[in-house]
Amino acid sequence: MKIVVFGGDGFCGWPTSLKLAAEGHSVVIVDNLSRRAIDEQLSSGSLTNIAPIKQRILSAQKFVGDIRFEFLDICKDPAGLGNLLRREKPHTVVHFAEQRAAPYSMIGDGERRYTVDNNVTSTHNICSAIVEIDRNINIVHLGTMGVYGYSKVFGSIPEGYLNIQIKSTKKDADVLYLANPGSIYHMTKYLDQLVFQFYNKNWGLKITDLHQGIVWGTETAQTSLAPDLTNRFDYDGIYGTVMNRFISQAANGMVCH
Ligand SMILES: O=c1ccn([C@@H]2O[C@H](COP(=O)(O)OP(=O)(O)O[C@H]3O[C@H](CS(=O)(=O)O)[C@@H](O)[C@H](O)[C@H]3O)[C@@H](O)[C@H]2O)c(=O)[nH]1
Repeated sequence: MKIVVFGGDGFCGWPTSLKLAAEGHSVVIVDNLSRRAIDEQLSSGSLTNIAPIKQRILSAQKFVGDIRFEFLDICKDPAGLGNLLRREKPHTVVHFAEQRAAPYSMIGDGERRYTVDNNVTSTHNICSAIVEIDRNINIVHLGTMGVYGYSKVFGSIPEGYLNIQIKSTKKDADVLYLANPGSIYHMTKYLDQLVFQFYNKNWGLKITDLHQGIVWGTETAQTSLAPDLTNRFDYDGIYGTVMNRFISQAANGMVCH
């Protein structure tokens, strides 16, 4: 089937796109390459050598399957997004196209506004376009466990909704598990889920919103097929996840106190 992967040049998007193509799907990666630009802004590139996007795609077509690339900013260009969905007619879109570093989102005013504007508008633009174009397009989105914070007061996190009883009315209700985000980035994922809930309630959009634990690792069966397919590996203090930083420190014989 035809699958559009927004943010398909990123750490999760690239191996996901390759895996989907290896399984025989027709994949269109849509990315504004903002992550590569942030590498330059922070002078903190990937530890692995990641090939320029054109080279990546050529190599993916040669070794893996049907993958194309489209440069598009889904936040700033909703008309372009609409044209893309009309033209490609995807069965499913996978949405990774967000600023995803909690530390980056907390640097200062500019980074806070960029993270909120970019993440919430991008998510909303996708939903709004799908309402107009084809409500059968499935949306799959990756969030983060970080929206929930670390409080144990509300018990374990259920799949789907939390069933509660309202004290004043004694009536039962299904609500989203209570959010307690610890950063601006995590807050945007909470806002995303409200957008999704609304679009599902109002227009019946089919949305799978995953709040998973941190994804880590270096290779998949597809990224190791050729050097140009190598995935990024962030190990800096802003984009490097804790696990990646520990792996890098251990590999360098550094002791953590
Ligand atoms: O408006 C935007 C913002 C970003 N991007 C692109 O989206 C990709 C994001 O990739 P990344 O490497 O910065 O992020 P990644 O680690 O893949 O994060 C993804 O996977 C995370 C799961 S986890 O790793 O945190 O568990 C989710 O939470 C994030 O929201 C989701 O973007 C990049 O290519 C970037 O250029 C766009 O195309 N448009």
